[in-house]
Amino acid sequence: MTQQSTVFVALDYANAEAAWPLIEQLNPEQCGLKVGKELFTAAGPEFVRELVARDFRVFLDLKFHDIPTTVAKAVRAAADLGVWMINVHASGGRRMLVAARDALADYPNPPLLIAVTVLTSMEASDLAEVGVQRQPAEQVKYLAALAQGVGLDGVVCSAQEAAMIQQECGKDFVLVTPGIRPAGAEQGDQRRVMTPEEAAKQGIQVLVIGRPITQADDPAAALAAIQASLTG
Ligand SMILES: O=c1ccn([C@@H]2O[C@H](COP(=O)(O)O)[C@@H](O)[C@H]2O)c(=O)[nH]1
Repeated sequence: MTQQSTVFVALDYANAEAAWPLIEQLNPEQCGLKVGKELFTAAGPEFVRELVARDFRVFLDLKFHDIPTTVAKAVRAAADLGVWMINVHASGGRRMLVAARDALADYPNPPLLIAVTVLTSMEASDLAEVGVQRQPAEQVKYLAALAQGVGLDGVVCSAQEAAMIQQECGKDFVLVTPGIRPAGAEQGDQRRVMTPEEAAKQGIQVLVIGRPITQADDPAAALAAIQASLTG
């Protein structure tokens, strides 16, 4: 059976005050919230704790990428906030991924630990410029195998790679896909994109959607329309 997709709204706002009007209109049973670098840097851990206290599943998207010891400590600090999911960059390497995994070993209810493969804003020419000659899909497959081998729960990739990763890693491996764009929406800096309807048909567990919601005239209505399209 195809898994149901949950929309996580990327709260890419400058500060908590800017984010609250949308959050106040959301139901924690219907969507999750993603807090990324901009909002976390501005609003801090207290803001995240408040979202958790309101029963939202929070994806703390800080994409840790550092030496193993530093990442392990950051992972524990993030887990202590009670969030539902955290992430690290797979390209930090095996020892970093193992350190991140081991950092959560003694948590009774650890957050999901996910590895970023190839950012959805990147295409082949971007990879080549940083010395990676593989096509994005090949590099995603390579890094997903590394992450799964280490025992992580899933990966961030684009929806375009979902079917391939499901085949390689199985359907229980959690896929988190940004780069979701309703038909006609601006692509912006994203390069590997897919519509919410197509992504949901593939049984992707987490659809991350930011600007098509947050920059709409009525963000709550934009989210509702996207969610209706997933089941339609
Ligand atoms: O590969 C990645 C990893 C993370 N993101 C994050 O997702 C959202 C996408 O926002 P949109 O406005 O829908 O483009 C954003 O917070 C990114 O930091 C990603 O896009 N790609």
